[in-house]
Amino acid sequence: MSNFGKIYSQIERANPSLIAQFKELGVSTIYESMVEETLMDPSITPICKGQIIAGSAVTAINTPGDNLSMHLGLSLTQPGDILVTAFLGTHSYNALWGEMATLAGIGRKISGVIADGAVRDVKAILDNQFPVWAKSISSKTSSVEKIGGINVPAVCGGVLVNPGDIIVADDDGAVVIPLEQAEEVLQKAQKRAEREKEIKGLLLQGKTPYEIFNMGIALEKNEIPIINDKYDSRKV
Ligand SMILES: O=C([O-])CC(=O)C(=O)O
Ligand SMILES: [Mg+2]
Repeated sequence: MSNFGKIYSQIERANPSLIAQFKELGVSTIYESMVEETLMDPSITPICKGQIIAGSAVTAINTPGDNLSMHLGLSLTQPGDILVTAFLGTHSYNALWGEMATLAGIGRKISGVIADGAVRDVKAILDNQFPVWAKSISSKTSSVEKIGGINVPAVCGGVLVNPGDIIVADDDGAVVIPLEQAEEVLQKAQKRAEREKEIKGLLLQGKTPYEIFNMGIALEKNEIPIINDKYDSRKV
């Protein structure tokens, strides 16, 4: 059964404490703890650097050249949500987000926006330090006539986003945590963050990851010698 043109007003949201705990961890730590590969492709980058957001995905699939789905999706968000907005099929350069949408996003207290497409009014986004991740910047306008789908499964940054999935985004990119895997991923990611906290002191004392993680084993295994001498082109 096709989801094309379907509009669902409700999503299942993760427990706010679960979302808050994900926000304490960086995207790379979460990504390393994933059950499946659900990291968005690196073309999705933040407009404002230095921010981290986490929230439940409200999905809006737009038809090429049109952003009515984004506008309706934004109207269906609740505080803390992340609007995930993408195009059906090929990405077009018609802006999926801009100043008006930013001001409405602030008014609705959403956590941010991930756009698999272009955004515009960048100065207003920067002035407001509103968390927007996007594929490109383009001033090209969009029509507001058609619906691709709201709160149905969407592809954003090359990965599947189901409505209600947890999204975490920072300067490293954006990752999707399927709701049913959230507890397991969180536990693994927190363990990893704890381990990294322990070794940070050692790194600052001058130990390297090569030493701490015993990476020399790879040299031994591959019988690669370290030559205890200087490189000398006359001897080569
Ligand atoms: O027209 C749009 O949908 C995008 C935009 O420029 C705005 O939100 O200000
Ligand atoms: Mg505008």
